[in-house]
Amino acid sequence: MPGAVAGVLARAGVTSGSRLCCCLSGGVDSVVLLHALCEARDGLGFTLSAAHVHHGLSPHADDWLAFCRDLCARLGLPFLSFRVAVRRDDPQGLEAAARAARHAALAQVACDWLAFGHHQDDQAETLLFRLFRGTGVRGAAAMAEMEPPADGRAGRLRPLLGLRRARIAAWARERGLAWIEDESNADPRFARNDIRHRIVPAIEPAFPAVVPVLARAAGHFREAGELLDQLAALDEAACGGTMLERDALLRLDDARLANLLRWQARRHGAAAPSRNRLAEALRQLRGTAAQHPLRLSLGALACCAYRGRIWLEDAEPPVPPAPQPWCGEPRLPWAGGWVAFAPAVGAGLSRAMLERGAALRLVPRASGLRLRMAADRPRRSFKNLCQEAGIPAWLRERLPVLEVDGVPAWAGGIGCAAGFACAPGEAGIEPVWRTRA
Ligand SMILES: Nc1ncnc2c1ncn2[C@@H]1O[C@H](COP(=O)(O)OP(=O)(O)OP(=O)(O)O)[C@@H](O)[C@H]1O
Repeated sequence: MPGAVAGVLARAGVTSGSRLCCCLSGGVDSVVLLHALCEARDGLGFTLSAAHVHHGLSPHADDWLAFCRDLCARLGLPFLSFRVAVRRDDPQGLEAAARAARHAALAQVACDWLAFGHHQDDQAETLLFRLFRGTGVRGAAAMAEMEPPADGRAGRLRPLLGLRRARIAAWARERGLAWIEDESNADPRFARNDIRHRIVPAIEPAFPAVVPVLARAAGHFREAGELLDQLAALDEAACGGTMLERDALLRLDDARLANLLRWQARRHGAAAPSRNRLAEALRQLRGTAAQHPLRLSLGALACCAYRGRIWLEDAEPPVPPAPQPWCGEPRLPWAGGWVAFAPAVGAGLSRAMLERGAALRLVPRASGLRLRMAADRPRRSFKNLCQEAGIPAWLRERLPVLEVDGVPAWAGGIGCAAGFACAPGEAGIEPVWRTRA
């Protein structure tokens, strides 16, 4: 057991400087994990602590916390505990709500790796559970043995994932270890328990290796998912990056296009959009004329199409940003996107006019904004200019305006005001507005 655990730690690159925290429920799996980690620590020299989450759901929750604290005191390990509040009527279900609260609490531990006691039977049960609920390839990958640290978040290790539940329990008995039994593990109202106690045992007589076979299948799904991610990254690059070029994107077939949008959604930190919503979005993207702007709901995200680009953004449109001075930076962030200022000749804003200004700043458009686009033409209203330029209502609130000493000189998607426009051959600055970073 400690050998298998040490192997996983070595593969993850755990060294003497690493800080590990064992997520300790007090059940047999995490108690075994804790002991195996103690032994591995003697060899590898990493720092080890343990953390327990008190959900307040079981009448025994205080005893479990006390058990975990005592165990760590006996092993001489630093111990952390968290009390979380879980609503019994949570719409996502009690089990899922407890899990979400637990993971949020454990995420607060200052460490490099959180170690969990999941084993091979958990893996098989997770895969079946997800398949029964119609999961896709990514969900069918179930749990990874290692999820590296990312974005300041601790990594996750599951050092027992290759081992059967019975072997772990046997090891605990041989060592004379004590652990607690969570009565909810026997409650058939939880779908996972039903899979564990009724469904897997019913399959085993016909397929004795069902558990390791399912765990292996999860590994195949994981590989397939990784390949799909690689394909999405290649497709994104071929379509010009995050803001996808419409023509190139729509040349992809539906499955590949949906794969790319799902991948972008995950990278955006959102849940993958549902199959139906994606299918509807693709239908509209393909069925709408290229110049027609679109903003389609994909749940937490919106899929936007405008001027030859297609991109995902938060469904809640960005609030108009506060004015910000422009002091010659090549690019300023703006409402989830940016405004870049590129040197030009005979195009964009006159550099000389800009240099004459004392205060240059990017501002959201003010109500009543009017611009004179040509010297011999009257000033025109913002609404009028937006209509003419085909700027949809959902983009207008975040449209950037460059002001020179309080006078609008340029408006994103519309162009330069006549008094600031560059003459032929003159040095200029061409602002470019991108709606997404
Ligand atoms: N109350 C808890 N406090 C700390 N760690 C816990 C607690 N409950 C579970 N864990 C950790 O999570 C592992 C898996 O526990 P369990 O199988 O009960 O959870 P799960 O809901 O199936 O998994 P997951 O939380 O990863 O979705 C345990 O071995 C342990 O490492």
